Amino acid sequence: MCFNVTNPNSFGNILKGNKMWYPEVNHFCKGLPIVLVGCKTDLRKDKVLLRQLHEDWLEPITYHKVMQEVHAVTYLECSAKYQENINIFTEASSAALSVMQKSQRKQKPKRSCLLA
Ligand SMILES: Nc1nc2c(ncn2[C@@H]2O[C@H](COP(=O)(O)OP(=O)(O)OP(=O)(O)O)[C@@H](O)[C@H]2O)c(=O)[nH]1
Repeated sequence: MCFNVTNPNSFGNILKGNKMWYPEVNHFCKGLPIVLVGCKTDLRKDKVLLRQLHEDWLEPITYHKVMQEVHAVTYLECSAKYQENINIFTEASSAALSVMQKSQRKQKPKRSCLLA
């Protein structure tokens, strides 16, 4: 799951998801690794964007706020523009693939139907 650290609506959707669908996903897919990624970290220093946010009494989402408000997730941050920490997407994909492969190995082979 990703959100934009300078977009409070984007973070709001993560908070809603954390309460609404995460318990259900966790119930049906126990052990599914959830990795939360805060994107566009470079924009935390963008003066124009900061001014726009301040006009609406808002500010960028800090690392600390995410850790306080979103529980039970691995949280990482990156900036695609400056290629900072972007290897997290490769790591997240590998984690997801490994869980999928494990669950496929557990599934019984399907019986095929014979027509005579
Ligand atoms: N400054 C900055 N811009 C970025 C970064 N990643 C993507 N963008 C720019 O953000 C714009 C929208 O990018 P998308 O990745 O499509 O983002 P989105 O999820 O559709 O939109 P947001 O909700 O704004 O994040 C494009 O112009 C990208 O070039 C980043 O790390 N830093």
